[in-house]
Amino acid sequence: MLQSFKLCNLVLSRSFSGYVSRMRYLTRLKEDDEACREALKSGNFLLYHKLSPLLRKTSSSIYKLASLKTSDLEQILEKVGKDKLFVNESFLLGCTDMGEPQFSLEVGDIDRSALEQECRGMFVDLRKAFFMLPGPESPLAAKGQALLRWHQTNCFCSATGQPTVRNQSGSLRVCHSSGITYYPKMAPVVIVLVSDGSRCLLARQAMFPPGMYSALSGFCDMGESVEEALRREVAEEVGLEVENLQYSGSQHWPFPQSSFMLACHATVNPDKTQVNIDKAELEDARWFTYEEISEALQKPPSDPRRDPPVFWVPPSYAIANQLIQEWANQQQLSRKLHGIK
Ligand SMILES: NC(=O)c1ccc[n+]([C@@H]2O[C@H](COP(=O)([O-])OP(=O)(O)OC[C@H]3O[C@@H](n4cnc5c(N)ncnc54)[C@H](O)[C@@H]3O)[C@@H](O)[C@H]2O)c1
Ligand SMILES: [Mg+2]
Repeated sequence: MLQSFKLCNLVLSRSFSGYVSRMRYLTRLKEDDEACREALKSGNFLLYHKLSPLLRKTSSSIYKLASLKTSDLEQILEKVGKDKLFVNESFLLGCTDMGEPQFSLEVGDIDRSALEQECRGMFVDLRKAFFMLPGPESPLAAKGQALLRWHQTNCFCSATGQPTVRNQSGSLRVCHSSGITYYPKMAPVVIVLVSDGSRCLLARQAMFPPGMYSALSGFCDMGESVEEALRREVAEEVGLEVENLQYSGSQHWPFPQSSFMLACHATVNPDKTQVNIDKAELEDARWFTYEEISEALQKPPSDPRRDPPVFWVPPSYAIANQLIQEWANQQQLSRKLHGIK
C-alpha cells in the first residue's frame, strides 16, 4: 500500500508541475489515514501552547515560526515526559514548496517554560505574533491556530451530543451515532472601502485600539450574496447606499473564530455622503482625505500605552490595509493624470 503510494507520488511529480503534485499529495493525505500517519514520520510541526504559536529568533534577530522535524519533536516530547506517540494528535496544515507535509500540534497540557527551553523559542499570543512575523508566515500561523480551535470546539455532535471522531489529517470529524460529518468552518465577512471619489470612509468600533480606523465590515447573513451583505452592512452601519462594487481580494482571518474576509471597493454618490452612524456598532465613522490616508499608511501603528491616540490604519497583514493602499494608489494615479500634486 505504502509502496504504491510512494510510486504514485513519484509518477505524479514527474507528470505534473510542482504545485499540482503538491496539491494532489495533500488531497491524498486528507483522505487516506494510513498515508497521513506515514507523512507524520517526515513532517514539519508548528507547536501551539493554548493556541499561542511557538516563535524562534533567528541569527539575524528576526522572529520566525519554529518548525520542528519529527525526530526533534519526538526527542523534545520525551524530555518533557510526554509519549512520542503524541505526535499523532497533530493536524495537517499543508506542505512546503519542497513537498514536506506541515502539521500543527496543541501542547497546552505540557509545562510551557520547559517546552520553551527545550525548543529554544517562545509561545506568543497570535495578535502579537502577527506584528513580529515576516509577512508570508502570518497566514500559516493563523491557519494552524484556526484548525486547532475548530477541533477543540467541535468534539461533540450538535444533533446527538455524542463525541465526534477526527480523521488522521484533521480535515473532518464524524459522529458515528448520527453519521453526520463535520468540516472545519469559516464565517463569511464582507469588508468594504467606500469612496466618494476623493475621500474614503473609515470607521472605528469602541473596542479598537485608540486612534485606529478601518474599512466597514460585517458578517454575511444566511442566504445572502456578497453584494447583498455589503450593501446591507453599509446601510446599517453608516446609513449610505453604495454602488459600483468591485472585488479586491480575500483573506482568512482567525478572529474572533475564523472569518473568511471578502474585500471590495464601492462608491457613493458624491452628493449623498452624510453619514448616519449606528452607535450600537460603531464609535465613529469619518471621511478621510488622500493626504490623511497617505500619511497614515507611511507611519507604523501607534503604541497606545505610549503615544496619544492619533489616526492610524490597520497593519499590512490585515486585508483592510490592502484596500486602503489600493484606494491611495488609485487616487495618486488620478491626481497625476489631473496634474494635482
Ligand atoms: N482582516 C481585516 O482587515 C479585518 C478588518 C475588519 C474586521 N475584521 C474582522 O471581521 C469581523 C466582523 O466584522 P464586524 O465586527 O464589523 O461585524 P458586524 O458588523 O457584523 O458586527 C459584529 C456582530 O455581528 C454579530 N454576528 C453575526 N454573525 C456572527 C458570527 N458568525 N460570528 C460573530 N458575530 C456575529 C454579533 O452580534 C457581533 O457582535 C470582526 O470580528 C473582525 O475580526 C477583519
Ligand atoms: Mg461591522
